[in-house]
Amino acid sequence: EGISGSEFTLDSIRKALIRQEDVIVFSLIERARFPMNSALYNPRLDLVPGFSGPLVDFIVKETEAVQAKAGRYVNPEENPFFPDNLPPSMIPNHNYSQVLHPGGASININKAIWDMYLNQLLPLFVDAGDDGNYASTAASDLICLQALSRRIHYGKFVAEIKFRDAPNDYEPPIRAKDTDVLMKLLTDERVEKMVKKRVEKKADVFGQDVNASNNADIKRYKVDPSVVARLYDEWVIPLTKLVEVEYLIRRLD
Ligand SMILES: C=C(O[C@@H]1C=C(C(=O)O)C=C[C@H]1O)C(=O)O
Repeated sequence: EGISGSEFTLDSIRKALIRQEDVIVFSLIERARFPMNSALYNPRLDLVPGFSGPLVDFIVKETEAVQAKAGRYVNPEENPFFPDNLPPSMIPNHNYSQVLHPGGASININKAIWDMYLNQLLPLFVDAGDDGNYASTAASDLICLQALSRRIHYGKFVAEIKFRDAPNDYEPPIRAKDTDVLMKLLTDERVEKMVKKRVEKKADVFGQDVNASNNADIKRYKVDPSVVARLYDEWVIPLTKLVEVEYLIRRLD
């Protein structure tokens, strides 16, 4: 994974997206070990003295602060969920290859990803209930959120390579700020179909209970494969394409 100048092709970017599917499926499987634990997300409980907001906000903010100090957000592939007041990196800067247009740095749709994950996706694949393991559950949520965020914001790299491969096609709708035409240009329905099929299959393979005996005729999934297909169909692919459009519209600034 990671983007280096010589490896920057649509093919290599798509390979990175395929690899990230594994991370997303496994992170959901890990989160499914815990029940809903809704107290974690309750904005009125004030579980941490001196911090107002849900416990999950506290854990994610503090974790992001540590990771920011260690240079996480210097990487153009990473976007924080709480970008305000993040501490600067304290370590010597790694020289990330700067393939993106500078305007791309300002695109961060993590608020939409956060809302989708907590309000729509979580209830689809975790059991109801409360086992009190809030810190572990939140750590698990953050792994899911970061994996989804990285995948969706990869749309910046996808858009950059599509622009470079066909600048004459993209320049007129960019200048006209025609987002509908841009959306049509960047869409590849054949690829989308394959992505959805593949992630459903991955959830099937990675998430089934493995039995030593070979008469396991009833399949029990840790995360329902149809939920993963729906996650991609309704949210991951549309949000990736939204990032692509947002990136392209700024590409000639
Ligand atoms: C990411 C791409 O752009 C679009 C989004 C896709 C996705 O999110 O999986 C797939 C195909 C395209 O419609 C791509 O072309 O690979």
